[in-house]
Amino acid sequence: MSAVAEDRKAILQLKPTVVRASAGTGKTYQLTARFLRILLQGVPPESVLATTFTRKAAGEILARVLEALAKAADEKDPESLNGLRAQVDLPTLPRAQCSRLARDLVFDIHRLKVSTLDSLFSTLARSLPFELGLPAGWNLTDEIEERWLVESAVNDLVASADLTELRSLLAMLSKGRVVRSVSNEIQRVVTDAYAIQRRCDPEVWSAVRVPRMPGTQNVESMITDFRAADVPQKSLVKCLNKAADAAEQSQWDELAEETLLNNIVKARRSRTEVKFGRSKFPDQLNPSFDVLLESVRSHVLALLDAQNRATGTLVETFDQRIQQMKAARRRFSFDDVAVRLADYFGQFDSDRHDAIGNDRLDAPIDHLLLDEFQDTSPIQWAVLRPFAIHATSAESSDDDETRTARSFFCVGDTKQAIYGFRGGVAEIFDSVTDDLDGVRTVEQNESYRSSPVVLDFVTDVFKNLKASPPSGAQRDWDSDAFQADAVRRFREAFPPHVSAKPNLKGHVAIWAGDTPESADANPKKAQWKEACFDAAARVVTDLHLGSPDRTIGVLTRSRRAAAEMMWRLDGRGLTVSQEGGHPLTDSAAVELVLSALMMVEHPGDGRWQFHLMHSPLGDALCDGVADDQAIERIENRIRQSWTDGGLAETVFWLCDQLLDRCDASDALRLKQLTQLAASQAWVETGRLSDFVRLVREKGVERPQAANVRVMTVHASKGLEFDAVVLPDLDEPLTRRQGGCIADAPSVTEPATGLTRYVSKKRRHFLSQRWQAAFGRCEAGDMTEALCLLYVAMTRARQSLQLVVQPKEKRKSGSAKTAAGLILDALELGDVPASPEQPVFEVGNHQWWL
Ligand SMILES: Nc1ncnc2c1ncn2[C@@H]1O[C@H](COP(=O)(O)OP(=O)(O)OP(=O)(O)O)[C@@H](O)[C@H]1O
Repeated sequence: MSAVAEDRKAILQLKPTVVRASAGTGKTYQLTARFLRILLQGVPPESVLATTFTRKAAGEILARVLEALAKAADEKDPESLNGLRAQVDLPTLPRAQCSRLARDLVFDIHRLKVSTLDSLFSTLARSLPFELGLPAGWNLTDEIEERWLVESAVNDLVASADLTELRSLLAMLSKGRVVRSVSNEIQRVVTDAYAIQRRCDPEVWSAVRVPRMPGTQNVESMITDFRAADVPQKSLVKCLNKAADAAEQSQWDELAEETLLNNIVKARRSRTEVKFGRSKFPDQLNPSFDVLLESVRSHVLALLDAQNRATGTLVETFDQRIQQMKAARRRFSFDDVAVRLADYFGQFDSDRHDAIGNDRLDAPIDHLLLDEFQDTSPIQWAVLRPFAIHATSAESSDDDETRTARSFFCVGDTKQAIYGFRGGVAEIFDSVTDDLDGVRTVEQNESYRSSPVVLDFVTDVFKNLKASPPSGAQRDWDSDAFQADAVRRFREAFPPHVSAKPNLKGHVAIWAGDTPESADANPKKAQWKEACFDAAARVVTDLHLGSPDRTIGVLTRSRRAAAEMMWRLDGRGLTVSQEGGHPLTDSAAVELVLSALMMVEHPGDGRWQFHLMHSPLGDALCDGVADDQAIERIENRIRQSWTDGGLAETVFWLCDQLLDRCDASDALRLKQLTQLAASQAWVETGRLSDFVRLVREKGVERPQAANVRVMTVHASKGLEFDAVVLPDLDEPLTRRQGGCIADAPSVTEPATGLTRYVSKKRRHFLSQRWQAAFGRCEAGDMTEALCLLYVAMTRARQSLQLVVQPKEKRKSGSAKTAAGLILDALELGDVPASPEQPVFEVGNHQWWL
């Protein structure tokens, strides 16, 4: 038996297994197979739990399970029964067993536990309300309500704080910078730091050590030395005098980013000769320079320490405030619930873990199946771990082919870890096999999705990634070196991908956008981007015209780029479905309803009145009598409806006035508006303008069957398309410029130190511990950027079309964009503008024939 077949057999024999598999190799397929196999062995469905991250993915698993059984039960479809037998490796599986199970499941669908982590956690929390300190009748907030609660808590904090105290706190937070809006600044700091600080000791913010300031005498003699220095270069004399002046007035912060200081520090660290310009820096000045460096270091770190402590205090105060607010409203976020669960489970030894979670569910979870495990956060793992321990404990370790007692299965791909911003830590995947007993790891790199041409190209790019600086020139304080290391590690760990479909045709092409027409000689960044979007729209149109029945995924890094592409494709007359959700205000009819609501909220504001009264809704509401009192009558009617029937009823009534006056597209958005009003009961407590704001912010998908689909790469996770077009590869790979950096003993443990971001120019003042923490963080950003590129490229079954900006004589090896990485890997130095012809091409461009 081949190794792959053996692995598959082990999976179906329900041995505790971790599957680490590349894109398209059938992780979801195998998870479904295992789920079916467990059920077909007669295990009660309520003791099997499959979890994943999105409702879409959970729905997909559930649909695949039910569909496989229903098809196998159909006497007219012998192929499906054979397919299921092969999938679950039960060659004599009787049809009657499939129909019995299908029928039982359909009648008792609630017994099937296929759930998102969020909904699992909410079920668990509902069964442990006292233990978690949750008030009776509590409910979950959504993303937008959460944002509003943060805003209210910050405003409340600002309103009730002692202003002098708050100002001095802010002065520390912003290092003396003038802050335009106190609330905005606090909100920014809190958003950066809250999630990361939640499970830490408050002391974490005092982990930056501040060295002592050199004594006054030393500083004075350094100043004298600099002034009296006998050096030939005039520019150095000027520079030393400037440093002496700044030191005399204790303007250390101004010296912190001085090139002289930076160059000397860098040269010392890399043990090269310290230079000023082209000449050697005079040795006799070194002792004085040490005093200068120590003075600036002490000042910079003292400021950072104060900023960190102020952040800690602010976040703690904010935490108290928002938790009080949430307790009063009895509304909590998924994060609040997950943190409480993790803290609760964390109190028990692993021996007792077995019992805690399972005690409170309607049936113990004996079979655990975890999907997309690379995106799990430490808090989520802390909650899942007791279940994993139960599922892998004693009863599952016997080597019995017919085991049914307990089982553990976990699938993922660390190359697809793209949810770091949501707390996902791919390294947890690596630690599972050490953490749990008797778990075997299976690796798979044979794709059932993509053609050999696509997979060879993907392998070519990732196996030839160039990293700069090269490993020999590693400089441990330099963030570029950490990022280069991340690129090297990705390249070295990247397994060559093979296709299970050797005869499937494929095509890969790289297109260069046009050189933008510009009044000045150097077109702006935005113009280069637009030229790429135009080229991508052309590529999509040609593909669609050539193969109208094939699916095309246009995948972008940002929602904004998705909207740009959508607009261009619409303009070319293509039917396109945009996924990921856009606010309902893309419909003029919805805007009218919002104006009607705003008119009641702000009776004196003529804008809303004008908009409404020059529209079909105004006509409908004034019953054809547009006299001077019409506005007042309409306002009264809306207000009355709101007072008597509430928001949902008012919105429904307003929408109803418009329905037969608009087209199908607006009618759909109006219907979605009434659903939103009915589902968001919490806005009832506020003002009409709160609901209007919700409508303007909340993304609502516009479902539309179309073969061309535009979405972000994040939204495309788990999906596949015949052709994939990538239009924004020239965006920077990483762009961290702020936030908080954590130092933790391991990926699963809470941080032992936290600090605010320090710019690259000042980073050398930090201790090695903190430089390494910053480096790890930036390396993580780079790995995630590579994962994003990998996910995007591997959605393609047959055709992959990449659009890049043209550039002559690209410098190889220091790419900061995905386009640069790809072109470097393929050793394409010159990329001339060539809108009609690809600059690189492999495979058959008529792959669909
Ligand atoms: N053993 C198999 N035999 C036949 N087809 C398979 C097999 N495994 C997977 N497939 C098919 O290959 C495609 C990719 O499978 P699946 O979506 O399960 O991959 P995945 O590993 O979850 O992908 P990704 O990690 O990219 O989300 C699907 O169309 C699936 O039906």
